[in-house]
Amino acid sequence: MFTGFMGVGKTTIGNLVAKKLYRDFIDIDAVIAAEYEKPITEIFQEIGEKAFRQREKEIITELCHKKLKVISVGGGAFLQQEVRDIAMSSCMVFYLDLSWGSWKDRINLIIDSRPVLQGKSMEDIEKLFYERQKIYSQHHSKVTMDKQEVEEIADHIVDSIKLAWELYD
Ligand SMILES: Nc1ncnc2c1ncn2[C@@H]1O[C@H](COP(=O)(O)OP(=O)(O)O)[C@@H](O)[C@H]1O
Ligand SMILES: O=C(O)C1=C[C@@H](OP(=O)(O)O)[C@@H](O)[C@H](O)C1
Ligand SMILES: [Mg+2]
Repeated sequence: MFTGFMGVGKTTIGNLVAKKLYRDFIDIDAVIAAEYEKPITEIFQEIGEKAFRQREKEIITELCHKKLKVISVGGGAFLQQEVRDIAMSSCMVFYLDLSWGSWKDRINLIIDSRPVLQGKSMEDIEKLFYERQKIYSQHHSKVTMDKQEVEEIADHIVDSIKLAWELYD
């Protein structure tokens, strides 16, 4: 499972790692968007963040137990203690970490599709970025995303998963 702040690349890396391991990829946001037949921004407007978090938790709880899947959660999923607990006990949790300096250059790529960021100043977003770091402290492996291409990062993660499988054999 991949966790970390919005825009760090969880969906991109999760998809790539799943392909490299010949496993199915599940993006929790995509599951929710498919269920409501709407993008996440509209779901937030319609049902509000609280109801979104509830559904997010239910779906993660249901899908976390499925074996042989690669899962990316939204960056707010780990706000919920129950999600952190279930993820840590059922999955191998990778925390994708990116510095604020690199992250802020990516804002234009994501602002339109991330309701949590909309209407906030860069100072507010920076504050949220640092506040959120503590929720990602529960993980099994931390991957630093700065100065690396996605292919390189995905290969590194695939190698560490294969090594963990060998160790558990
Ligand atoms: N390592 C990277 N370098 C540059 N851009 C990236 C990288 N990883 C992801 N992106 C881009 O950043 C945006 C957010 O990526 P995404 O995978 O959706 O992040 P998340 O799921 O963590 O929110 C996308 O436009 C994606 O193409
Ligand atoms: O951090 C958050 O609160 C959110 C992150 C988003 O996912 P990504 O982390 O994939 O952008 C998405 O779940 C929603 O917009 C809320
Ligand atoms: Mg994502």
